[in-house]
Amino acid sequence: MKRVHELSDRFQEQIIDEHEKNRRRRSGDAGGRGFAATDLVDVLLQLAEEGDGGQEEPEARLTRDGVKALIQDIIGGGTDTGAVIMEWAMAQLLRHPDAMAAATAELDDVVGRDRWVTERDLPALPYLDAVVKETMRRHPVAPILFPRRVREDTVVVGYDVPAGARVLVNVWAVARDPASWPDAPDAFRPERFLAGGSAEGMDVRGAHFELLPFGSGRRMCPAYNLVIKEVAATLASLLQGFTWRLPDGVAPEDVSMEEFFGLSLKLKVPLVAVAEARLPAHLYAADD
Ligand code: HEM
Repeated sequence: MKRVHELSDRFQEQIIDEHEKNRRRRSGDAGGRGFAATDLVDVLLQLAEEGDGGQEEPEARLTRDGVKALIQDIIGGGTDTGAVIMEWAMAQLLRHPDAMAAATAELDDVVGRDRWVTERDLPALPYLDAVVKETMRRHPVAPILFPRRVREDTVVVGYDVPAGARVLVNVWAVARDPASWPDAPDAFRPERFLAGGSAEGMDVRGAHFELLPFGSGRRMCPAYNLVIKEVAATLASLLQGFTWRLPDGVAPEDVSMEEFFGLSLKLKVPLVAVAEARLPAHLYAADD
């Protein structure tokens, strides 16, 4: 653990050094007229420098260690979460050919096959949105939210919770609780989120406590807006661009849904699928 920490610390120092060098060079090029931040690390370093002016409370000041902690948070939070949720979505769609067909048909109707789907098409793709929500419900990447400490004695649904208690919220269990999800909570049914479905209007942005894949409140995932679009846009491209099938001899019900709980909740057995192009060949040519 100590060695991993040293390695990651060295990596973060290197990122900060590179940015500082670039900063000095670019502000020199601008003849001292200031420096335009081009990425998040630039912004954090700028905030740390401004904090040095001494106007802020010492504990609110961003230090070099604080910048490193934020970089670590973003790398930690953003590294495999998107890939994990994509793998769950594809596994569920391959297990449920009707859902795969419905999502693909929606893409064909709304976008067609003469161009790639883009982020701008997403609001017109309710079934795809429902697939993303249903995947996040069944497979929350972080099944237990970050621990909370209770600030004052309180009572929650008849249970006394004393001040100072550490509370863990199991969003995995909440999202399968038959009391909130009467319509087959263990089944993969994107339709429940569509107009007229039992979960119509329910969202994943922390306002509906039955479904909290990004947590809720001040410590909820700061990247949720980015992630929802990223997952939907990537899934849309995969479904529009390719026909997916399981390897020969593998039936939908053979796809293992066994979970592995490490830093995130992943598929225990990696998904293997076969892709065949379904759009005109020129659309796959790389843009220069
Ligand atoms: C499928 C994708 C993702 C899911 C499901 C997810 C989910 C979560 C959850 C449940 C939390 C804890 C919230 C709480 O306890 O209330 C969290 C925290 C966090 N996430 Fe994400 N996340 C995802 C992707 C990302 C990405 C891409 C980034 C960064 C680019 C990110 C950055 C963070 C950070 C920095 C925190 C800590 C926030 C804090 O402590 O205040 N996450 N995320």
